[in-house]
Amino acid sequence: MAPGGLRARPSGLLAIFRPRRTWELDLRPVRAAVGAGVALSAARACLQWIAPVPLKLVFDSVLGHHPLPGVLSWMPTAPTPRLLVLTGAMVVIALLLGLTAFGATAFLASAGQRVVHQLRCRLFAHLSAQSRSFHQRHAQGDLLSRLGGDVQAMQSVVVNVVPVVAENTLTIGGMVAIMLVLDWQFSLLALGMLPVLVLVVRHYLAVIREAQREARRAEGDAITAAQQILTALPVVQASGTEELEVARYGGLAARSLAANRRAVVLQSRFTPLVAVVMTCSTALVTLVGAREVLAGRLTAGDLLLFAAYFRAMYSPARQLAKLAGMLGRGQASAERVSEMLRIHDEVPKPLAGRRPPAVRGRVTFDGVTFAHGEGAPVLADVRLDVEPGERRAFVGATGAGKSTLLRLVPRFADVTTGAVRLDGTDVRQLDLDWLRQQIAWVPQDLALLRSSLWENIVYGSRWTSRSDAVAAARAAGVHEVIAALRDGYDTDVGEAGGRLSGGQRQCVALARAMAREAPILLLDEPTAGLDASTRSVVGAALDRLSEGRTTLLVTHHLQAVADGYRISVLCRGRIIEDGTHRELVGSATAYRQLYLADVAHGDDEPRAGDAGPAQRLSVVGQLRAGSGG
Ligand SMILES: Nc1ncnc2c1ncn2[C@@H]1O[C@H](COP(=O)(O)OP(=O)(O)OP(=O)(O)O)[C@@H](O)[C@H]1O
Repeated sequence: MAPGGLRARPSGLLAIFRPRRTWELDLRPVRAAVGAGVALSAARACLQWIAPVPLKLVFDSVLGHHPLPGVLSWMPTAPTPRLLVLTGAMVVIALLLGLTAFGATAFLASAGQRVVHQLRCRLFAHLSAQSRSFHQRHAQGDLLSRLGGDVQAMQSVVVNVVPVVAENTLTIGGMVAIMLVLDWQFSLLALGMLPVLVLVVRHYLAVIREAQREARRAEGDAITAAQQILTALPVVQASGTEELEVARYGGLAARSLAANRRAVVLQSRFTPLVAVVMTCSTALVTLVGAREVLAGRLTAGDLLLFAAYFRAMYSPARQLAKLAGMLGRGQASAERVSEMLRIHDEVPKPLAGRRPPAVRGRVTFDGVTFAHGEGAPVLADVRLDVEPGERRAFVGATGAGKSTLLRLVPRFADVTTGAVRLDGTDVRQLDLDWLRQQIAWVPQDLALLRSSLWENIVYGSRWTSRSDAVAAARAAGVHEVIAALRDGYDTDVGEAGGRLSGGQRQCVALARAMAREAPILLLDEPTAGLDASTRSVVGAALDRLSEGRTTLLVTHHLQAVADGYRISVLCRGRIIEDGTHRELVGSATAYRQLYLADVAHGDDEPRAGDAGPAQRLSVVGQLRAGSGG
């Protein structure tokens, strides 16, 4: 997945100083908490600056004989009371340091959690808004791993690393300034190793991030494979390829393990390296500083102050070294989340989409051509008017473009050229939510939500109660099928409705379509794969459901639409024949062939002289009569 079009990202430490741009974090809702956290961090920085001063004064003006600075002339002159004041100050400063540390961390960490939580919700909303073609291109497992593991990794950084950085930036800045004022030459020497440290930190953060990037990619691939294997488990088990799939998953998981181990090895090299650089610096400061004290150019207290500042300055580097793995993983994850957020493959919503007060239900395909991306057209110049309340069936060979044509009506995809119109208005000018409210969609195999059966029936409708669901099922004529289930309407349908049979799922889909009370009905092979008796129940339900509604039905079962439907025959994306069964079966070549093939291979036993349209009509009629619809 190439991060095409992503703008260049700042690398290393810079990346966490520019969280809004790089990490897609919106800090506006947490301005107050961030402000409080930064203010407390600033207070803590000031306290850090003065924390070593009492000890310096003890050395210089209690143990030694240097006079106190003018601002401290109020202090007792006797050594013991002065010592008490100075040690008391040490304790008070330590307490205040603790309090400000607690406050700053609490504010910044909770702001971080909230911001990342919002990012997670935004990412989910973004993914939900993407078109079907986006979801066909991206593996679900990979998307889930971005939504779960990657956002979690970002949260760890924002909660653990950002407060450390925020707190120490001010501390270091102030300390460098104070050191330079006290003795700039010595300060430059003491800080001489700082660039080396920055280079080491940058280098290691970059390589650790690269290793983490690979680890996150491998984890995404492993989750994708697991999800695909579990989804297709019946096929895998039936094919006896479990071991093969387990090995495939193991290989991907091992790739993730190897990348993670590489990151850990890098991390474990990095921490001691930082310690070595720091020890060298400390040795240098002690060496030069002690010589300065001996030469009388610095007091012992000054050296102590320098040493304390020096230690305080290097502590963020030490902490970051410890957090480098987390930071690298967070950065790699932020890139993956950002990559998703920058893809915009949503069905475009008009700014002020129209919401007509009433719908008649005329659906017009006005010179519709459609191609998937840059591919060859799947539909070519389709022209068709479906009158309000009309029943229209689309038939044709596999891959002719029937389902695609249906999908253009609720704008699951948009036409390449031409227009789909509802009551004369281009569907792209209508409010998208309003448009979809006008349509009940019954796909071939509806994936149900994991909840009770009745909740699935009222899902997406204006009805909310169990009794509403029962009423809808009764109206659709599928109540008996549902009531016959052991738990009836309270049946837990299982993952994607997997605990129901195909026919039962289809009955739920039809009851749901009934509950939606939409004027337009789109049915994509609603009777495919059903046995003759279930098909008759579903067929009867379809008759009730399509009563008074504009109905567009895709089917391979031509006998079921011979009565009551106008029929369009699609071939390679074009409507080649159009009319009623009676009109077509006598004259139209393609339809006649399809019809005869259906009769010959259908579930219904072919009868002598079956090719006659009148006879077939009566067979369909008998079928329906038998269903009691
Ligand atoms: N996401 C996609 N990307 C590229 N091509 C696609 C995509 N989805 C479908 N197609 C192609 O579009 C063509 C029309 O598919 P469609 O599902 O509309 O056919 P159909 O007539 O409904 O077939 P069937 O009767 O088998 O369901 C097919 O050739 C199919 O391979």
